[in-house]
Amino acid sequence: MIDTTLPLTDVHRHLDGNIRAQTILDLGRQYNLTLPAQSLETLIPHVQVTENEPDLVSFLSKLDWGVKVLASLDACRRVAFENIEDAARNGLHYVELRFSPGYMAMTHQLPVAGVVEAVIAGVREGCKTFNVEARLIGIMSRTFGEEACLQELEALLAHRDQITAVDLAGDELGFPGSLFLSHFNRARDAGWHITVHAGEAAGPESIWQAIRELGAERIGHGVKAVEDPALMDFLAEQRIGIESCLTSNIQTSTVATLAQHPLKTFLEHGVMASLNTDDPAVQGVDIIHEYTVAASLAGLSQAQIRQAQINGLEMAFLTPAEKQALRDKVARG
Ligand SMILES: O=c1[nH]cnc2c1ncn2[C@@H]1O[C@H](CO)[C@@H](O)[C@H]1O
Ligand SMILES: [Zn+2]
Repeated sequence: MIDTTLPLTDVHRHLDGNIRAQTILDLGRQYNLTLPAQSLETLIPHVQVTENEPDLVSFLSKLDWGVKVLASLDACRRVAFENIEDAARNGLHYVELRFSPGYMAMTHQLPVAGVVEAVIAGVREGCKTFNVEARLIGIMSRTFGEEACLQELEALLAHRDQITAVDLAGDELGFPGSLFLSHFNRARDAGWHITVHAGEAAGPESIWQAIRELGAERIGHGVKAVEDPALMDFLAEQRIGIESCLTSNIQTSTVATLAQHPLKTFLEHGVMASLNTDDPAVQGVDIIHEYTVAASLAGLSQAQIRQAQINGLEMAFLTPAEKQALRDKVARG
């Protein structure tokens, strides 16, 4: 259950993994694009995971239609705005939306910095309209290599004050974190927070690498940490936040069943782990499902679910005063 007296957060949510199927249809029509299906019902299997995928890379291909319809900067602004509307509808008080500007720009060769600007504009407008608090995390999509990531970094740096953190996402096995040392040196110099997808497809060494070499303060997924007792102790002692995404981990075949998911073990071990969605529209779930269905199937007690909710705000890339302001706002009702 969600504790309605506490802020509800989602700190691991891909804006470009949360493009509504209806919007894909609308944009396809608006820009005269050929889609794999013409109705919502027949489009769903192309843009949503309907049964678990064999691995991460197969799962990730389900995000492709969402970005293929981004034929203009206005389309980017629209999906950013709708992301905040979706967050508000799900009762989220605070979201950290992450997006890969190069991935969004790729199909229609949009200017990458222009995409960053359009996302910022859509999110800002959404926050005003729907009374949601949001921060933006820039993603470098490792799947497209070091050079493409450098382009994303430059585009994000052009709007550095509106970006809170950077992340590395995509094909973790094919493109290890060691390829991106210089990217993260520059990101840290820019004063950004750092979170990295690690220990999802690769093992605990990938998490150590993200922390020690890339400067990660938080880890996306981090499921494989459970295989390394020294790492578990380190995560707990250093208060490195683990952004858990239960349903996502099942759909990518990272974890076989929710009952085997390590989130419960993380919480028992005092690791600061939280519940998040990942790619809600692609997964066909939202944060309410993660709290009310997935968390109990993963064996979390009511107290652990509440702890995960507290951790979500605790690990947020906000100042202590900003966190307190959110707690006060929600407590006032
Ligand atoms: O669960 C995930 N693991 C790793 N990378 C992901 C996941 N979901 C989305 N992306 C990646 O994030 C970028 C878009 O925001 C894309 O690179 C997409 O492949
Ligand atoms: Zn993710």
